Amino acid sequence: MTEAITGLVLAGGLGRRMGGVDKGLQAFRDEPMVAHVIRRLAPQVDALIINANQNIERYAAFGHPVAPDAIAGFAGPLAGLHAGLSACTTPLLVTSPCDSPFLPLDLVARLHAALAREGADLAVAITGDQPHPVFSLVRAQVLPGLTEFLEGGGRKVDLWYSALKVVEVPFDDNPDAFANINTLNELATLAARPDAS
Ligand SMILES: Nc1nc2c(ncn2[C@@H]2O[C@H](COP(=O)(O)OP(=O)(O)OP(=O)(O)O)[C@@H](O)[C@H]2O)c(=O)[nH]1
Ligand SMILES: [Mg+2]
Repeated sequence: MTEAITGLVLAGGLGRRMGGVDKGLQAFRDEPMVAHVIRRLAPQVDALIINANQNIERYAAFGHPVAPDAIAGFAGPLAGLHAGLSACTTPLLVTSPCDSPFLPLDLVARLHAALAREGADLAVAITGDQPHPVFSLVRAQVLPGLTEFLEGGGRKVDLWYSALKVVEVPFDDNPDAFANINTLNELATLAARPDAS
């Protein structure tokens, strides 16, 4: 039997570049951005969790458990991963940010194949030489190490990776899938992009 995988939608940030809005709930082509992410990620996983720190009830209305950060102070995406792993009951967890509405439909299959092949702790998507650490598949057993790292004041993903066996998984055939929306301008431009599906 293959190992079960939980999907974690990272929606716990402050959205400062968008003017301090809750990015996941911003409308993109008539739907909140997070709805696009859920629609593309849910079929790839066995369970879903949403990490959010504001508007918890609005996120809960999507029908999945909502896990707020346990590490205080908006400590970044790793705090979201920590919250997700703490709530996760499967041996594997895969993350996607709430603001990438075109995430690959084969994201999980490709990350999982590489993780299994390499016996890695974490598989991360890359395009060109750019890693996308918010698109990662991790073994749930990394949680104690991550907790220790965060409690010791660690915040940088690269530094945390140095303690893990990491495999990078190229998606150079589909780089547009990782388009990430940080500003209202990007929200409008990408919504109107004719090639984006
Ligand atoms: N749980 C949690 N998630 C975060 C935090 N900061 C960022 N994220 C998430 O990490 C992903 C990438 O972050 P950014 O694109 O920088 O989003 P952001 O921090 O909300 O936006 P900016 O304030 O403009 O940087 C997004 O999915 C965010 O929701 C945080 O402090 N806690
Ligand atoms: Mg940020």
